[in-house]
Amino acid sequence: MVWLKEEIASKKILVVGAGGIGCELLKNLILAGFLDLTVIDLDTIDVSNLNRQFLFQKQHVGKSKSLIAKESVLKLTHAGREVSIDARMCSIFLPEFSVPWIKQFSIILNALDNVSARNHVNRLALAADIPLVESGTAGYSGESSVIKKGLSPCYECSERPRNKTYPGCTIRNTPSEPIHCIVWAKFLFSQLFGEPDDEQEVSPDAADPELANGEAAENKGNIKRINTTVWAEENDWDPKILFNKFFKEDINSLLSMSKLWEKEGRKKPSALDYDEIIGCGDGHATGSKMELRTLRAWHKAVTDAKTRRKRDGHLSWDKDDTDAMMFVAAAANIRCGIFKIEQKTEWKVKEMAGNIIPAIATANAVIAAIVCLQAVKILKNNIKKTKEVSLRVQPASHYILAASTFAERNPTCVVCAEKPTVTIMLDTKKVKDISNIFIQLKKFTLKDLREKICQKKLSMNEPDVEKDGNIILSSDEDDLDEVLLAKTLSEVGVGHGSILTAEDFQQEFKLTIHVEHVEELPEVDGQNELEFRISGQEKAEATISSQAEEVSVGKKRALSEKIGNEPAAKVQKIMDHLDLDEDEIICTDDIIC
Ligand SMILES: Nc1ncnc2c1ncn2[C@@H]1O[C@H](COP(=O)(O)OP(=O)(O)OP(=O)(O)O)[C@@H](O)[C@H]1O
Ligand SMILES: [Zn+2]
Repeated sequence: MVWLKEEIASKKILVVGAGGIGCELLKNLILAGFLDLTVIDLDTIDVSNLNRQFLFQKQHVGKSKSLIAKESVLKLTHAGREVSIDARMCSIFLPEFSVPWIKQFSIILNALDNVSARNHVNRLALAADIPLVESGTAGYSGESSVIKKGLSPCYECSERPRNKTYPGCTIRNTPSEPIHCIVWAKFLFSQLFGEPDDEQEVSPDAADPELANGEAAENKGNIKRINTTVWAEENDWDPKILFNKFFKEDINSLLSMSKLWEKEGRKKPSALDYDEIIGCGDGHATGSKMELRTLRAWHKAVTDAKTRRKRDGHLSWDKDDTDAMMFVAAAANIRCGIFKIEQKTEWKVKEMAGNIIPAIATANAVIAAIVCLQAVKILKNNIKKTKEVSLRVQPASHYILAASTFAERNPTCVVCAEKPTVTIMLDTKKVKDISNIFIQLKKFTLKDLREKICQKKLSMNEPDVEKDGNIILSSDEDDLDEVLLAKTLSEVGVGHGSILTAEDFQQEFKLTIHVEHVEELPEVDGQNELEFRISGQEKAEATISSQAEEVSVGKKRALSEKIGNEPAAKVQKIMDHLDLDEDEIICTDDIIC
């Protein structure tokens, strides 16, 4: 195996991310004999990383993850070994990380924590035709797979869950679970103290499809249209004025939309009044203990956030920002009370608002080990034999590794199909503006095409869009002026039947977009709030858990083995639980050899 040692020592490896998996991985790579690594991470070390990112210690808090990871890993190398680690503190999205730059590497190893960056690296790796090892963990679960152009599905062949979203009218009009109030409170924080975002409206939605024909129109005459951000600033973020607007006037508006409250089992909200809770200055508070407590929390949270907003400018919501969290907890709990929904502790609100799944060091270590083994297997020219590996914990803390050979590629994948194509259905002339209390008619602009379709939905970084050989949207910043971006699609000649070519030069990614003009989009889940729908992007569902499920329960391609030496009865119990047959059990060598 001397040749393999030489292969390992001579190949350049790119590691993207130096967090939970990244730290473990860098350590593994160095100990396995890799000598030429590049590591990119944009972040600094947080105290909360120290429980599982063992290359970092207390004195490193606030310093660059990639640079400290390099420093710590170099201490593990044997004397006399010439190890080169190029550590960069920046985002993989930077234009310098182009396809030609990526081509210098033999393998790319992702150790990221977000879908956008993973999509971006997926495209770079496909365009450069370099094998990519993808990995991720969520609590005790994890997975790793190898992506190779033409051979395996790409990362975007299957749907990856982005943050769960909720229908706007549930959030704005008819919350029924704590999470609905928490999402509303996060939106409210952004509306009051952050950059205004018209997709994060909080006021009652008169365009709710549940409202009967005339009701929304009747209501719109009665409710003054307000830009929440400007209004809050004009009122100097007065906690009492804000309270009465969001928890009294808006709730009364909702109550006036009588159709909403006819649905069986739905509880009507009850509006609150600031003075009534706190007592009108005569010391006789009339609110319940709970109302008084949440109102005081609201008062403090608004005052603290206001001070920050005045000092630092627009704030952005962050689960680790105490002021932001206290605001969200207070606002969410007041709204829960109004809608008779169970209130949550501040800690629980933080967990739900921040979408926090505890990160487990062991899961990261197992997955990082698999990633390293996948890399070795690729260098052994055994890429076709690499497996998709899932890690799960099943009853009573037994770790299960399930592995399967490459799944089928998705022929309609927007990224790795022969000719990536999508159809976009939208009203090219006018669409319903769901962002305001009026049912307004708004045009779909080039800015929407750039930000909502090309960047958000199609994961492009700097898109150029052409129609009939003419550029209608350029990635060049000098060409991106507000006047051009405000033009509607019809103004630049895009209508029913138009064929556009969208291209991202950094990703070397090109996509054909067919435009279909529709006046009314088909409903999904009884909701019709979308401004556009993209088809031709049908993806297989894949989440960490559902993928694991597919491996074990689904087709007979699943192979697994329990780690450790548990008695046969226990193994059988696990197999039963996972619905695995005996012929689906193999030894871990099958995963790694
Ligand atoms: N675009 C990007 N470019 C480079 N590195 C990135 C990019 N996006 C995310 N990362 C890095 O990927 C790493 C992922 O690691 P991990 O999932 O352990 O997250 P974390 O931020 O360290 O922990 P947590 O989110 O649990 O607090 C992070 O260090 C993060 O900075
Ligand atoms: Zn694909």
